Amino acid sequence: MEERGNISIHTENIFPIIKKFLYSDHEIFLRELVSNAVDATQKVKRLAAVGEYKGDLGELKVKVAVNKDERTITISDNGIGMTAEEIKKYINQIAFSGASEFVERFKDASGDKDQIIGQFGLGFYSAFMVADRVDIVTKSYQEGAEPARWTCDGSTEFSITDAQKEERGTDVILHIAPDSDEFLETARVRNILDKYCKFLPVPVEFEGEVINNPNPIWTKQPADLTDEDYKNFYKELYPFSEPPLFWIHLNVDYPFNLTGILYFPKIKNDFEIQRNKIQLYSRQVFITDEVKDVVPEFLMLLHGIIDSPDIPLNVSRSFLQADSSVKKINTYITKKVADKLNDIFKKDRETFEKNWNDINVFVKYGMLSDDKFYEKAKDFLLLQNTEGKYYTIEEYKALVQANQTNKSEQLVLLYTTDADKQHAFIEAAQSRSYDVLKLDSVIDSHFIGMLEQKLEKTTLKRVDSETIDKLVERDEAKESVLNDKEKEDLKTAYEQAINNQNMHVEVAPLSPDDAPVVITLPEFMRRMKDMSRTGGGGMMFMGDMPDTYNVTVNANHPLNQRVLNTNGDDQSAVARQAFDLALLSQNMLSGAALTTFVKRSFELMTKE
Ligand SMILES: Nc1ncnc2c1ncn2[C@@H]1O[C@H](COP(=O)(O)OP(=O)(O)OP(=O)(O)O)[C@@H](O)[C@H]1O
Repeated sequence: MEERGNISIHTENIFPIIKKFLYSDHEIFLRELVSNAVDATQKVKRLAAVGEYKGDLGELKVKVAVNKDERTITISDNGIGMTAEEIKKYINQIAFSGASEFVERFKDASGDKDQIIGQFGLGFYSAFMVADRVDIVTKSYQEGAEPARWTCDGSTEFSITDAQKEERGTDVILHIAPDSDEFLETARVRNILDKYCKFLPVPVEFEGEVINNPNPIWTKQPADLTDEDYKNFYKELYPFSEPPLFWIHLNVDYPFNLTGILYFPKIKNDFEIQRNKIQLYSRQVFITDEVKDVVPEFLMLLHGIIDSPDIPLNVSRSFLQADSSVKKINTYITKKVADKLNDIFKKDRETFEKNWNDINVFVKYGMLSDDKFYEKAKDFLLLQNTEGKYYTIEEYKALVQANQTNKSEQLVLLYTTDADKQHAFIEAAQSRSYDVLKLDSVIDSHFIGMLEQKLEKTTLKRVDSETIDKLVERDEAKESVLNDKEKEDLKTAYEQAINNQNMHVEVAPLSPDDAPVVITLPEFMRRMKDMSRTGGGGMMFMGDMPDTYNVTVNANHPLNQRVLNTNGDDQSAVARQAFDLALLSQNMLSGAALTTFVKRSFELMTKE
């Protein structure tokens, strides 16, 4: 038998167009052909299961072989095979019409062209991206079927002839084109197989070795798996990472089909947050590690695998975002993650607290970016105070309510971003039995703003943003031992001694036990500057402004009596000394200022 024919498609010579389109992603031909081979073996298995195929199934597998001398790559399977008629139907019509449809749809697309490439399975036709001739030698599973050979050089002409083939199945032989020599290198082929075929459900053999794990754990039932299984799989995926904190096994059939495992990685530091660590599969075929539109943004910090045949891969990004199953998948994953965290929190709070440092960024990020997640997470979000104790929001409110409600009925939550630097202020707060929270991760400046918005009648203040009396303002007015004239003199004395426009001096009656001079950076100013630094809120110009501090001089401190009672240089030296000590307690004194301070200290000590 020899038959020649023309493949009826609308566009003549689609090959050069496709080749151009898929320029950067030629390697996917192997994914497509190996997937077809896997499909063929699964089909014959199904036929056997329903009694349609009565022969011996044998050991179902796919083989990939490179012959450098003959310049071929052969993909063989012992699957369902094809008759000559089926070749005409499936290859000539379906495969080629799929390819021409692709060209029709995307030849004018400009913007998102690159994004669809690599995700769009061109199927069998993708072979012509690397081959200038393709042969198919195949024998159908059907009893008495004659083997057939199909040959085509990528043009619209093909030929079908008789062939020799004993075993059921299909060999696809690619005659590699001169510009695709790289695919004749076994290392390159192994690499591609490793990337796309690692978890295909049927053994794939290359150079005498099975290169895949056909039964990855996400396809199994959670009840059949141990913690070790999950940890080992993580190691298989990310050989160089530290063990994960915990994981979630995703498994849903309706209204969409999705399986997978998401891991919470151990984050070493805030700067090492890694994205693109979730791999997207479709029926165990690797598709991409760009899951941006499938997984909510904040969950991109997780690692692992999602396998869903319901994610449309042949559409553009913007379409994907609007796709209803993608939206449902998003919601489902968010809910599962929140439920899992809640579960650990409820069942094992100790573990939850132990891991809080690693997961807090991720939980806060989620709360900031997704209202639904916020609603769930607000019950297990933990706040840590300077003593290292953890509280939920409700627990914390109950703890501080009595002592930290101000005269306008606002609950004031105090926090520190650096317990070491702000030690003097923390100590002052503790002396009033105030509690201080530690909010020191990169995300906390945004998180603080969100808490204020969500929690009613609640303000957050950094512990060094005001003098202790003003942090939680009460009605009781403090008596000052100085009269107005003395206060004015004291203010002038300090202003002259400090001599810096960015230091706003003010005299206030604090307790005699409080420090004589306190330097604070107002909460509002600091937040504006933080925002401009992180690029939000249109406050860019503020980033360049110098910090403006409030210098509060304690009218009731005995040292300030002494400042008032001295004159000239002596007065200036004592005031400056008190101011420098305030700077020093906040780690703000350095360089020449520090040297001057040390010299002055010795002089003052010598004088006494
Ligand atoms: N190794 C094979 N064994 C048996 N049939 C095959 C084989 N490869 C391809 N086919 C047949 O050719 C058809 C067309 O293949 P092609 O890869 O172009 O499209 P597809 O697999 O249907 O879809 P996709 O675009 O997702 O790959 C297949 O549906 C299948 O019937």
